[in-house]
Amino acid sequence: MPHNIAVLGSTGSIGTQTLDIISQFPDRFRAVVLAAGSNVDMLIRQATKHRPAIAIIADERKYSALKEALSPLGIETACGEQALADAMERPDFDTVVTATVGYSGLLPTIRAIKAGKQIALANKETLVVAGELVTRMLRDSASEVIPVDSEHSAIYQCLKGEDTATVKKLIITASGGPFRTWTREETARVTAAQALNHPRWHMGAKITIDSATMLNKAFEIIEARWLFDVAPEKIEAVVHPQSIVHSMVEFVDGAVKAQLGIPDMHLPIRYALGDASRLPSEERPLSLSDYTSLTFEKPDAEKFPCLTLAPRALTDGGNTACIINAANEVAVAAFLRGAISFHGIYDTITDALDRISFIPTPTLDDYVATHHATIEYCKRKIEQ
Ligand SMILES: NC(=O)C1=CN([C@@H]2O[C@H](COP(=O)(O)OP(=O)(O)OC[C@H]3O[C@@H](n4cnc5c(N)ncnc54)[C@H](OP(=O)(O)O)[C@@H]3O)[C@@H](O)[C@H]2O)C=CC1
Ligand SMILES: CC(=O)[C@@H](O)[C@H](O)COP(=O)(O)O
Ligand SMILES: [Mn+2]
Repeated sequence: MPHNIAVLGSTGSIGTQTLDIISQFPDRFRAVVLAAGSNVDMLIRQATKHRPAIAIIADERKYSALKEALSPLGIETACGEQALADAMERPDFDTVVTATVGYSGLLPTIRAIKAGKQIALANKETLVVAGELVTRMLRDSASEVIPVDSEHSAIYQCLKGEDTATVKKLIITASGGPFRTWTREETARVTAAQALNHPRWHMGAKITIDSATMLNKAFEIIEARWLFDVAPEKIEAVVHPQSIVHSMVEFVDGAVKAQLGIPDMHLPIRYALGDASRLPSEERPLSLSDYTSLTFEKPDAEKFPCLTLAPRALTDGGNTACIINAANEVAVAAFLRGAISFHGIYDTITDALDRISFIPTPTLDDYVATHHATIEYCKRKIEQ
């Protein structure tokens, strides 16, 4: 029996690579739910090829095109963010790949947890926004999360078979992004095109900008804190420009385990879809002799102040990281359209942290309200 899978964000970077894996193992995997934001043409092509039970488009303006194309094929269609979240309760799939971008991943993931689905988690923002709540819900659910984010997949692989009480430190590697060797003064004037030019990974625009500011690494520290239930002071980032060592775990006896591989997301996606098992790969293998050196350096929080937002979010707790995420979503979109500078991204986030009310023990409704209040505040501020 194939493993039935829902792919949320099927038209994106992780979503399309997930469908590659599903195509490579037709006896093992079947795409039952495909969901996208607004790229209706690609969603129609994907549904025509994969024949899911249902295809969902969040953008309601694109619904008639979707329905017209897929109804003759007997494929159910739906639209809107509510329909996408409701689909998480369908009984015809067991695993969901959460590959939408930003806050949009939170509510469908919560519904999937309530429905006891297996979760291949790419959408790190789910744990950034509401990590404490989501991990609490996971404890009372049949759901299990297998990380897709490359660093967290590496740590998950290193921890397999280990006693978590023996973990001394999680060491998350960072490429350093396109501006690793630039001065703070030089990064003041960077363009969106320069920031989108990631040296190692081909990813969606939002995470690529997060890598350039290194907020991606701050998010990954927060993600690791909740995924692995490790105290924040035991999680550190190290810059490794080659992106071959995907992360490491140091144990109390001094041993350090690492997972290595070429920078290609097919591996962590395949590992998560296969329930943490080793399925054969079609990518080129890692050949260490191709690399004259693998280097490591300390991250520079003066050059990349977004790195300071991880300790701030984890020390202050409550809705702090939710505010950071929402402000960043507005700021990244504004930077991409040329409305603010690269440094303006960090400034937008810290301004929102000063202005939006702190809630020490937020409920789900509080997170939702914080997200929308921050989005509104930052949009107004940038438009002024
Ligand atoms: N790309 C990578 O290598 C990695 C990504 N991640 C994480 O994975 C997630 C996805 O990243 P990535 O694939 O790069 O992003 P992309 O921008 O490439 O893709 C985003 C996907 O989400 C869909 N989408 C956007 N908004 C909504 C919405 N409101 N409702 C439903 N679907 C929506 C898009 O649809 P459409 O295009 O049709 O509008 C698209 O399918 C992010 O959280 C990112 O941090 C983590 C590690 C690595
Ligand atoms: C592929 C992946 O997991 C990304 O999150 C990647 O880590 C981004 O690169 P940075 O290390 O530059 O943030
Ligand atoms: Mn990552």
